[in-house]
Amino acid sequence: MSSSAPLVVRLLASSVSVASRAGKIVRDVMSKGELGIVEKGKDDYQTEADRSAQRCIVASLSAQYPKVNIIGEEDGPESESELPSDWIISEADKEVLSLECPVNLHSVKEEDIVVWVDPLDGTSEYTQGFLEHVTVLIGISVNDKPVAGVIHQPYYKTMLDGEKIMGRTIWGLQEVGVGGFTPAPPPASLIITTTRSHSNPLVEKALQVMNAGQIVRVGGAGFKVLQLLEGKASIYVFASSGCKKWDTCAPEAVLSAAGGKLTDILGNYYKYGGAESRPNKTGVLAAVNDELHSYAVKRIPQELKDALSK
Ligand SMILES: Nc1ncnc2c1ncn2[C@@H]1O[C@H](COP(=O)(O)O)[C@@H](O)[C@H]1OP(=O)(O)O
Ligand SMILES: [Mg+2]
Ligand SMILES: [Mg+2]
Ligand SMILES: [Mg+2]
Repeated sequence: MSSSAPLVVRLLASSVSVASRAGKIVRDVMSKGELGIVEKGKDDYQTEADRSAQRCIVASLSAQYPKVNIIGEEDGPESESELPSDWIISEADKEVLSLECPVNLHSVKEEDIVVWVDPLDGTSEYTQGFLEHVTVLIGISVNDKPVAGVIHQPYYKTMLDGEKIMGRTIWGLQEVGVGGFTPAPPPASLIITTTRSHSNPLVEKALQVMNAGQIVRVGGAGFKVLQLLEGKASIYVFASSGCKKWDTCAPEAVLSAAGGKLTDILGNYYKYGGAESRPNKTGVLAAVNDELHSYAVKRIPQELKDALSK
């Protein structure tokens, strides 16, 4: 692909195109019905869709951006088999390519970028048939900070001229905003979104103290941030260490481009450099705006913050 657009914009445009291809792989594995489930740890699974979608994304991006550090969730022994040629995507989304790059990102070089790939976020939900919770996440960080990201929903349905179209891709770019859908205003009352498959007593304690009118339990970090952007919830709380950098990089980039904020439950930003530890040890706290975010940070009791920081 040749384009005169600055690197971050080109990489985002390529990520939009490849996320959509990876989403098709996720659907194809499910339609075939051979999920090839591997248990990586407690409540921690990987399927053929996770493995194949990651190979598609990493091979496509590293072919075009060889010096970018790409870190995927499903790293393991490289598969011997060759990649199908139609898994290597070199297209780049035209709308994204035409975006104005923020001035501070103009001269970013490949060596300055770390891309965090979650080829399938919401694997538990995928294996249990909650397919609309599944997303493909590609987060682009520069100097530790998520500056751009893609959240693709393989199972989002749209009707166009009587025909069903599967999949939708939402992107965010610092200072530019979000695309692929129109964000909705937050709900009138306090609605919290949280995990449906990785709860524990600390997670529940953090929910109790929020004094929310409703709790929406859905899978995946990507889908929960979409709940915020779609006006279905206003705060996302997960007081546990299960999420990793690939779960939050793209969601944080998209949410912050829309005016929201994602941190740990102490209110501190995570860093996304390649040498950072993978687990988000001190949990996740995200909100549609700064005001609701600080409300939530203040509500979390100190002993809960201490318990996660240990
Ligand atoms: N205990 C855990 N072990 C492994 N992954 C976890 C754990 N908790 C959360 N995650 C990851 O964070 C995402 C959001 O968590 P939750 O849905 O529980 O709120 C999960 O979909 C999963 O990502 P993935 O599905 O990509 O492995
Ligand atoms: Mg996983
Ligand atoms: Mg994930
Ligand atoms: Mg995953």
